[in-house]
Amino acid sequence: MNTILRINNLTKRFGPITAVKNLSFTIEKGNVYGILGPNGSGKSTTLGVVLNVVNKTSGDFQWFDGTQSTHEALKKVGAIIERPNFYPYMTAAQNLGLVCKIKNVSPEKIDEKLELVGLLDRKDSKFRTFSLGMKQRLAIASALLNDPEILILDEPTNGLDPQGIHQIRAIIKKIAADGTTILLASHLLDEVEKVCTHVVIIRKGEKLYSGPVDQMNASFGFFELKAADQAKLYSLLEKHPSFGKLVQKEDLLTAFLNEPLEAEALNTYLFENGLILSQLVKRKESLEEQFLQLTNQISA
Ligand SMILES: Nc1ncnc2c1ncn2[C@@H]1O[C@H](COP(=O)(O)OP(=O)(O)OP(=O)(O)O)[C@@H](O)[C@H]1O
Repeated sequence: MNTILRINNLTKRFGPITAVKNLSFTIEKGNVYGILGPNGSGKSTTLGVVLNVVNKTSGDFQWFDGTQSTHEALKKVGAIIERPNFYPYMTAAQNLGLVCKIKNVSPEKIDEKLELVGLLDRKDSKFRTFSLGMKQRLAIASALLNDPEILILDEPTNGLDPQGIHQIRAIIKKIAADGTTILLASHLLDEVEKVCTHVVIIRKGEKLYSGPVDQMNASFGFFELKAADQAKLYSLLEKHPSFGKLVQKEDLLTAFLNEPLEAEALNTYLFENGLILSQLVKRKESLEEQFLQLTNQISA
């Protein structure tokens, strides 16, 4: 069984606010998933529901093959959804020792996990002496003590400096490379692009896209075109099977492709139909432009 989590038509309302609306997606073993969306889009609420700390309004979710109770299944899930909180006067190793007792895990795991997050040489330092990045890395080590099937992180790099961000992202990739499935919530496209293999994009609690990160960027691009006879240009492109949406803004026509087409072929087609272009540029949207278009923050 390769399915780790299946969410079906999940809805969560807080009074008049619908934080999560009819959300469905599936998490398969071995991938790194990002739930990507602007602030307030329902990411934390979704994680809270599947981790049993927020009650759903409707819909359902199923961990693993669905044969265990959520409570049992969550023993195989490592999650950090709040700011890391340990005893400040205890050392990193002592804090993890306590977690081992609570989770009923052998303390032998402590050094292995501290090594993984680059804190083995600081195992005897008190938690209160740690930087925010180190605290976050200790939280990751703690969540991994029982070798969970999946690690869940909510905005794992929030508040960190560039070096701290880099360290956390490198650790996430290392954990994923060791075979642990990862689900992280982030409002940073760049983070999802760098770390995740799959993405679920949400806005106002609704899913806009889900699938592999590289397929999100698999659009065929678009042409920016100008010609003296704009009306003729528009009508020739309308008739051409390779084009989808056409957007005319002042004298610039942006023509989006729905299949591959080279600039040379387009130029030949227009010329043979009696149209001379004064501008022809072929471009491809960056992932960021696609994300902003999807979340409607710029007009297409
Ligand atoms: N306990 C709550 N009571 C009332 N409304 C809530 C509660 N928790 C979340 N919300 C609302 O639900 C919506 C989604 O919030 P949520 O925290 O899930 O979004 P998010 O995508 O994680 O955003 P952020 O990155 O800012 O945390 C927001 O409108 C928020 O105000």
